[in-house]
Amino acid sequence: MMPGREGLVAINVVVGAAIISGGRLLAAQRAEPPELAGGWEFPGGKVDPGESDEDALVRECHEELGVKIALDVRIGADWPLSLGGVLRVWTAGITAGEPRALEHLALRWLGPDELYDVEWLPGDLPVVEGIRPHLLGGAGG
Ligand SMILES: Nc1nc2c([nH]c(=O)n2[C@H]2C[C@H](O)[C@@H](COP(=O)(O)OP(=O)(O)OP(=O)(O)O)O2)c(=O)[nH]1
Repeated sequence: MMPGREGLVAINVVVGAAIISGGRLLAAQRAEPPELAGGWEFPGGKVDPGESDEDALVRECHEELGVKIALDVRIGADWPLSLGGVLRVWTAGITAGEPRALEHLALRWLGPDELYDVEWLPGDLPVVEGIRPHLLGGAGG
């Protein structure tokens, strides 16, 4: 190990997109692993080594949903995940395509009164409230 680097710990960064269209938020239901399957999340995933958070999020949304997105604003800072690591979330709009559940069990568009109608992964719950102000008049809204 390089001198002086002993205290550094690599943080596992997961990025998530709060995709908004027509005043509604896109939620995606996880298919795996078994302990998370059925829970709802923001489309996204782990940032690859050497990749920026933003590039990772655009890449993941293309892989998972088949859409192109443009990021808008960051919601909060680093949201801690119980499994370790942090979740970083941006609002986003769709610039091309129609979302399909290519890797998820299902997709749902949630209006302002439906934000808690799905069972969010525990780490996502505090983030959801921060998205509400962006639903009306926000990205793609
Ligand atoms: N994508 C996403 N993952 C979340 C959210 N909330 C949350 O706790 N997670 C957790 C679930 C997973 O443990 C981890 C993300 O892993 P992932 O499996 O989606 O990452 P990935 O697409 O890069 O897949 P892999 O390379 O590990 O197979 O973060 C969320 O809103 N979106």
